[in-house]
Amino acid sequence: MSERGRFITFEGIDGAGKSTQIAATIEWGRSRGYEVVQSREPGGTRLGEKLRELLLHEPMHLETEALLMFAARREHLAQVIEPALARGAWVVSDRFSDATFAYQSGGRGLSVDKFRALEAWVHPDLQPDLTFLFDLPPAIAAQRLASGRDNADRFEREQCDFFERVRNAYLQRAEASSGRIAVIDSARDPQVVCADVLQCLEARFA
Ligand SMILES: Nc1ncnc2c1ncn2[C@@H]1O[C@H](COP(=O)(O)OP(=O)(O)O)[C@@H](O)[C@H]1O
Ligand SMILES: Cc1cn([C@H]2C[C@H](O)[C@@H](COP(=O)(O)OP(=O)(O)O)O2)c(=O)[nH]c1=O
Repeated sequence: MSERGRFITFEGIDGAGKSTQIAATIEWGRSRGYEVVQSREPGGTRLGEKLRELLLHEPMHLETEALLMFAARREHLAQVIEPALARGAWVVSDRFSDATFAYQSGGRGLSVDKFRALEAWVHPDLQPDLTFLFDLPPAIAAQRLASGRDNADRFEREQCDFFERVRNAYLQRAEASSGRIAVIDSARDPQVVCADVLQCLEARFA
């Protein structure tokens, strides 16, 4: 039986630079001969992508939003993450449960206990092996996103104070799980940020 693969997740407020850095991580894994599966949340499966469309654009109750995030995640785990890890592949996901703690608890203000219960239900024995948290002030992230704001989704339309709360919730979670979550200062040049990411991968997995 092949060794279990690694599960790496990317987190941060909208515009933090996750997408820019994911490609380098995938290249790093493939250059070492691993099968690397790229995925995202909400999404990653046929059903998950349909739920993503609703989550990003359809008005809904805050608890419906939270439950649909975990429903999409359940499907993602069953169809993509768990089979890939079991066959020895690496999974690189643009967001996972830390995003729900940050956005739906930190940002929206729902009780963190609800998410602990959902996490214990949906993935009691699985956490990412490594999570990159791209951290930067919301005002800078907003500037970076400014050019593409014409058809902003339900989250991108939120104001700076919402993203401050999301950022703080992410940082609190990183403090509580410092062995798993690497906080990367994302306010620097992309090449400098990328060097940090690669150094972290080398230190953890080489
Ligand atoms: N370190 C950086 N410095 C300046 N601009 C950046 C940096 N990283 C990403 N960007 C730009 O900011 C925007 C948002 O980056 P992106 O990677 O799409 O963020 P995310 O996926 O976290 O929402 C893009 O236009 C991208 O080119
Ligand atoms: C996974 C997840 C995402 N989200 C939000 C964060 C983002 O605003 C949005 C979509 O994430 P993302 O794919 O990072 O957006 P983009 O590609 O436009 O940068 O969903 C939550 O609120 N909770 C969650 O659990």
